[in-house]
Amino acid sequence: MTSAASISPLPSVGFVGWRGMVGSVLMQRLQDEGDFRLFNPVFFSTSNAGGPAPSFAEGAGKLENAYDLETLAKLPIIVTAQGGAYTSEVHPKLRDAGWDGLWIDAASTLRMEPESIIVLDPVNRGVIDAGLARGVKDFIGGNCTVSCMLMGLGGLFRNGLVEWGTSMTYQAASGGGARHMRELLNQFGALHSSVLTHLDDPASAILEIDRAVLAQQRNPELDASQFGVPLAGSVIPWIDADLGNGQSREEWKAGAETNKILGTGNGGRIPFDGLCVRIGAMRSHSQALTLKLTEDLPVAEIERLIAADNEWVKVVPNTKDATVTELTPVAATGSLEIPVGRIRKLEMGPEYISAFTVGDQLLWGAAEPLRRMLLISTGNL
Ligand SMILES: NC(=O)C1=CN([C@@H]2O[C@H](COP(=O)(O)OP(=O)(O)OC[C@H]3O[C@@H](n4cnc5c(N)ncnc54)[C@H](OP(=O)(O)O)[C@@H]3O)[C@@H](O)[C@H]2O)C=CC1
Ligand SMILES: N[C@@H](CC(=O)OP(=O)(O)O)C(=O)O
Repeated sequence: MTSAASISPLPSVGFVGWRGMVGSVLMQRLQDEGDFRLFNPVFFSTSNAGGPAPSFAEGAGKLENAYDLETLAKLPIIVTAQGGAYTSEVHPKLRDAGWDGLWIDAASTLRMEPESIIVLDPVNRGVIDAGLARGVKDFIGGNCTVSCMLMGLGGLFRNGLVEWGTSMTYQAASGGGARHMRELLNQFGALHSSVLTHLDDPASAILEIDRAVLAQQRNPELDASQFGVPLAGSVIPWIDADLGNGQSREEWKAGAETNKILGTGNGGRIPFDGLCVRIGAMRSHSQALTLKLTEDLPVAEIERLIAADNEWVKVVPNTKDATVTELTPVAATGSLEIPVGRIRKLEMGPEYISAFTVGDQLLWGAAEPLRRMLLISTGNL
């Protein structure tokens, strides 16, 4: 049996939040890549301490109590996808008690702390390595939209070619969590059921179908408890908290986190802002970008720089056929590939370009940067 106290040449790694949506994707990636051979996993639970640890990690024993500071403090590395409330409750207590292990976290709570690093190693490996060397202990996954955008457009940002940018997002239901995904599907189902007989009759009037759908969307009985308003057949142009200045917290993160990941510092800050919109996709976020470049580059050179930045980005030719088949949430979901397309010069001038990118927000948007940070911190990447 492996427990926090057992002796082994491999580092022990505590996993909290492993059965949630982000945690499950992380566990799947660790299994797919055979990473569990690299450390001794110790699984924690906030709800089932003493229960059996997951069967995919051989001999992992029983679940430890995720609030037991003594057990947590024995571990050199803790990876959590449990959520911000857990981080706020446990992280300060562990640090106050003198724990100096590595904390790798999916939640946004610690992202903008001066002593934390937002991890996205294909983009900021240098920042991560320098942080490890100077003793930084908190490594936090970035906002899903920001991480997916930088994985796609890193080639322009990292070459100092972006003067400013704006993103208009199309964010999937999964960004809200598992219950939001279920609610979206139930809403689609309720809308469909309300017009089933009309749909079966090819002669039925489309405006009558439309009226019935709208009546169902406005029906107070339609379950919209997660999103607050219907999402199926609609969009919600506000994500996360209202900052009171007209901006949503999700929109604020775009500028704040992009610059922190890139390590632009005060002098080199890249203005980055836009509108964040929830749409009825399942788990891949899309975004339309307008970038003002620092110079007038040919489109072919822009595409080359984007494609050369990392092994996951894929430039999609700016044609109708390629776009509709390769540049959608349906095409991107379940893959680490980040397609980027619709790259063209805009009428505003030769330095203004458009781009559209899509990414699985549970992979590069959440689990994958954490998995890779765990490998980096254990000397395996
Ligand atoms: N959702 C997203 O797209 C993204 C989320 N994040 C961050 O990751 C963190 C976790 O998010 P997410 O994975 O969506 O959270 P979930 O709600 O899916 O899971 C969080 C915890 O809820 C508990 N839980 C209770 N009931 C269930 C159930 N039926 N099935 C599974 N788990 C259950 C589990 O804890 P226990 O086992 O202890 O009971 C689990 O670890 C948040 O901080 C979020 O901000 C970051 C990027 C993207
Ligand atoms: N806010 C994101 C999901 C998320 O969890 O983001 P963050 O990790 O920044 O709180 C969305 O709704 O799509």
